[in-house]
Amino acid sequence: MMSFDPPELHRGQLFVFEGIDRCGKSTQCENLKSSLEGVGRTVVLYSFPNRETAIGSVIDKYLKKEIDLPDQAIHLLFTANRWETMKDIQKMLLNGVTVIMDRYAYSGICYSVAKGTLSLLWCKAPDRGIIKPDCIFFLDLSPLKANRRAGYGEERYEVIEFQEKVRDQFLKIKDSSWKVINADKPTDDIAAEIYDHAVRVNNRKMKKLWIDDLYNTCDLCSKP
Ligand SMILES: Nc1ncnc2c1ncn2[C@@H]1O[C@H](COP(=O)(O)OP(=O)(O)O)[C@@H](O)[C@H]1O
Ligand SMILES: Cc1cn([C@H]2C[C@H](O)[C@@H](COP(=O)(O)OP(=O)(O)O)O2)c(=O)[nH]c1=O
Repeated sequence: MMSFDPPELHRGQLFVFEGIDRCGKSTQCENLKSSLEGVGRTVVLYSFPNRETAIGSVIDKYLKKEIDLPDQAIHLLFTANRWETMKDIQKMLLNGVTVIMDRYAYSGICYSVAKGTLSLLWCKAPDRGIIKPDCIFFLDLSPLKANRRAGYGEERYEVIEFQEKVRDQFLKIKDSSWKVINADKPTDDIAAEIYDHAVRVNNRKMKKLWIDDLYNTCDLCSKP
């Protein structure tokens, strides 16, 4: 039978994983990718920050404490690092590819706001208009337990007290659309819970993040 659905409704879905450092995001991104590939989907995984780009290399130096930057400047670089990939991601989604993101704009605002120098409103503004995820998995784990897993390295934010503040921010900004996962469980149990939820996420019109529904069409170049 002929379908009259707009092509957007046959697009791939955008799944986002969020949480503090070491909560298990990368592990679960890979698990979901292979499970979805196992049922025939084409899946691409992105991680933010993407340290491979010119902007990403500055972020990498900042995280490794090789350079210092004002809080505003590094925040805007993390955002620019997402914007520089957005057209590619939009194209993939419209071509039916499922996209999984290891961190997204929610990390952007929670890590910056946790510093105590920037407001939530200020931090949200530059990410306004990037593609809205179809599903956000928040892997919730206490920083103490995360630290016990593999131990933090030397990077800038890998400090338990700071991670507590980041987690508090995540808990503050999450809404009922987020799927909160208790990340203090065996990896396979978490993977099963995520997969069960992921396959039940419905396809909708592609939208922009943090823009009123009334004006929301996902042409990345058009206003508002
Ligand atoms: N559910 C889990 N239970 C115990 N250890 C885990 C679990 N998930 C991941 N790990 C381990 O914790 C460490 C951090 O996991 P990773 O997926 O890299 O986290 P993130 O991407 O959030 O930093 C790794 O050594 C990983 O093998
Ligand atoms: C994407 C993003 C990450 N971050 C932080 C979170 C991490 O501490 C750090 C590096 O991210 P990442 O490489 O994902 O760290 P991990 O694998 O330990 O979770 O950058 C921001 O501060 N803002 C952002 O927009």
